[in-house]
Amino acid sequence: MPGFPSDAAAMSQPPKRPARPRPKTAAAAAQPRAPASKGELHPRNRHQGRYDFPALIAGSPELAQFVVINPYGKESIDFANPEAVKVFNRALLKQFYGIEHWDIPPGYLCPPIPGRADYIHALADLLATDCGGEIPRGAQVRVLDVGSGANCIYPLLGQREYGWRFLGSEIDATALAAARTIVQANGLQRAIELRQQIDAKHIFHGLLQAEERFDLSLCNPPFHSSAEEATQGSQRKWKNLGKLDPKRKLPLLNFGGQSSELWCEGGEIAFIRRMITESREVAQQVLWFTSLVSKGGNLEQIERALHKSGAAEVRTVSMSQGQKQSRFVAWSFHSAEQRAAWHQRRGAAQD
Ligand SMILES: C[S@@+](CC[C@H](N)C(=O)[O-])C[C@H]1O[C@@H](n2cnc3c(N)ncnc32)[C@H](O)[C@@H]1O
Repeated sequence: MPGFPSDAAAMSQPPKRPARPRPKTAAAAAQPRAPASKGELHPRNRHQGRYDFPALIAGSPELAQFVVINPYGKESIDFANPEAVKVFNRALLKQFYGIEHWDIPPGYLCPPIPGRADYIHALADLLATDCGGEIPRGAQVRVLDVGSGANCIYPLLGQREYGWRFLGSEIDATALAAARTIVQANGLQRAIELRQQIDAKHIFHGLLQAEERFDLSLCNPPFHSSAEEATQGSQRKWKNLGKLDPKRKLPLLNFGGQSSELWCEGGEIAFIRRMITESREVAQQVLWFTSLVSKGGNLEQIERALHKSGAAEVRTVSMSQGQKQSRFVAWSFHSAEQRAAWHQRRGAAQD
């Protein structure tokens, strides 16, 4: 949803370069110091450094009304304002990815683009490990996005960065309709297909046709275990954000229409465990299964489940976007030789 706090918190930090020494002027001394960045974006991520607001506004004039000067004296937007975050995302997608039309219904998850792009680039690296270091590109590479949301962000970024063809699954009919509108408005119907998962208890089961093959599956799972936990977690994050500016008003939170985006019974552990179990059913149809794990503390249990699953290979990949540390797990039921052969077959079919 727009300005979802954890996403917004991440969004307010990642584009910053590591803190540079400040000139010792009186004005500089009066300004709070920007927090030092803990990590860097992926080297191919287009969002290195600070956002260039004049350039963004030149491409998307509607952004101008939302630009504010933050407590560090820099141009920014109010990440507590859902409309501002939405318009900002629209401007980024237009400037960096040539996405001309992008909108989400009120209350739906508004993704921090740099962090989402990092997962896509790290996935490209994962595929490259089976292809002698070369990233497989083009529409022959097929990717499944589990829970593509109303924003359709991963298919948009993956298609624009690497030309991959996507199938996005979704249980929420409103989200699905919004994502379809984005795809159609940008003329991406051949590159991005969206399909409803009718049974919310299932992930792959009942979704795929027997003849379909995917090089990758990716997922940003609903991570809370109840609507209350989602609300509390969000309020805590907003309060932390609020520390930057005590006068900032916190947004009203309403999980009514889109709660499935943020929580599911058992939280992300249950969701990912179900994904692992069901992945065995479609083990021969998907080369690499992957999922983000939002809570580092959940990793041990998830890795244990993966090692029991019979997967031929299990990996955990760390990513960091500014202050935010994230990670994904990846597993494959194919050996390294089988994966290399899979890519060779696809390459031969392409020639
Ligand atoms: C955290 S949101 C991620 C949305 C988007 N991919 C993003 O990263 O911004 C999780 C999404 O998964 C969807 N979802 C939940 N259970 C699902 C299931 N069993 N199959 C497919 N999608 C599901 C939710 O409706 C929601 O849109």
